[in-house]
Amino acid sequence: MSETPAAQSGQRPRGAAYDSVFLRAARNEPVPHTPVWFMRQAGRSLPEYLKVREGVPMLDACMRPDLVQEITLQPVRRHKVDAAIFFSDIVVPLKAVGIDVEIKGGVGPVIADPIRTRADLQRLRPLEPDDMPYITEAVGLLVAELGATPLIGFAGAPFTLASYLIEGGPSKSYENTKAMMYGEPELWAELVDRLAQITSAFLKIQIEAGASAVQLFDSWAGALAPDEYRRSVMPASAKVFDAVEPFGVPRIHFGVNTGELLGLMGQAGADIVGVDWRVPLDEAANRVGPGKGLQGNLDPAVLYAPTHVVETKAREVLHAAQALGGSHHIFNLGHGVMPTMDPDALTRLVAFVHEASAR
Ligand SMILES: Cc1c2[nH]c(c1CCC(=O)O)Cc1[nH]c(c(CCC(=O)O)c1C)Cc1[nH]c(c(CCC(=O)O)c1C)Cc1[nH]c(c(CCC(=O)O)c1C)C2
Repeated sequence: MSETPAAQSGQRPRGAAYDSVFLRAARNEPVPHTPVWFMRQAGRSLPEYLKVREGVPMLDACMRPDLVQEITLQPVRRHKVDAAIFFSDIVVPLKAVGIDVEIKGGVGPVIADPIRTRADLQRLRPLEPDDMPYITEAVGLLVAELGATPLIGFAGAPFTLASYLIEGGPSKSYENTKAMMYGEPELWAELVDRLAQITSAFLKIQIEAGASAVQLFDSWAGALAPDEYRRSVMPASAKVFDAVEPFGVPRIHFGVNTGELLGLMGQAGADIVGVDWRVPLDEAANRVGPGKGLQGNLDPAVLYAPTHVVETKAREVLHAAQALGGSHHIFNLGHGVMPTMDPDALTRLVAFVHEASAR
């Protein structure tokens, strides 16, 4: 993929969102309050989402800029979050390179022919800049409409994508994935290398179209021991972070159950490390080390408790984040919004975080 002039010079024009609270916090500049957004803030918890998705398969929706624009904006309008996250899915770039993948309701991504052999690897061609005109168009429309609200682009990390490609769908134990990683390390290395290219290209497409931060989801990396992560996964994820580094946008790295991996996930090249609810943020700061921001980490299930409990728990998160000196924290849940969550509880939480962190 050829470098753009912006990437070559290491500079991007400063968009309208440059001085937003979210991007200032991401750069560790002083902010008037802690910014907040939610992973999976768009989606089935919102009645307006269910309405526009009626009769449209998930991956078809991801390829329609008008729907992507509307769905991405819905939680921004409703909750007044400090950032939008692009509505798409981690498997969209796999579909763009020709993998037969579908998102089944109530299940998740399902791959028709899993990738398990060297011959299968040939089906995973590089992602070219022009493969996703619908993404470029949707990001462009969104950034224009969002104005001073930043748009977070995202992609799946090589390990998490590999787990879907090898298992053929969601998994709890990742046995086929680990069998390849342990038993055929050369084939594994080639697979995650190809995925690093695809993921880097997907992120670059979003950044070049105007996304002003990116999040790499290695949602399932917590299934790995630290040594295995360091040896078999971190090099491919580091390639992705290196590939987008010249654009100068904040890079967030997130996974679930990654308490033992937080230091390595930072070292892979992230500016901000996402933390689930299992490790308090002050302890996470020790594990990640100085110079990086943290994102998180309210247990999503807390949102099912009464408002005063949500507020007490949110205050605990804000308090633990003070170990970072105040600015370098982005409030989020420890994982995604659940489909059965009360959207009003999320709206109240945004207002509460803004108020309780005002300085
Ligand atoms: C960031 C993002 C993702 N998916 C979607 C978004 C859009 C942002 C948003 O909704 O706010 C839409 C997005 N993607 C999907 C949905 C639900 C489908 C629908 O509404 O019909 C939505 C709204 C489908 C999907 N796609 C995936 C799953 C998980 C399956 C499993 O448990 O293994 C599911 C259920 C794969 C996937 N997709 C994603 C991840 C990483 C985030 C995470 O850890 O939650 C993962 C693991 C990322």
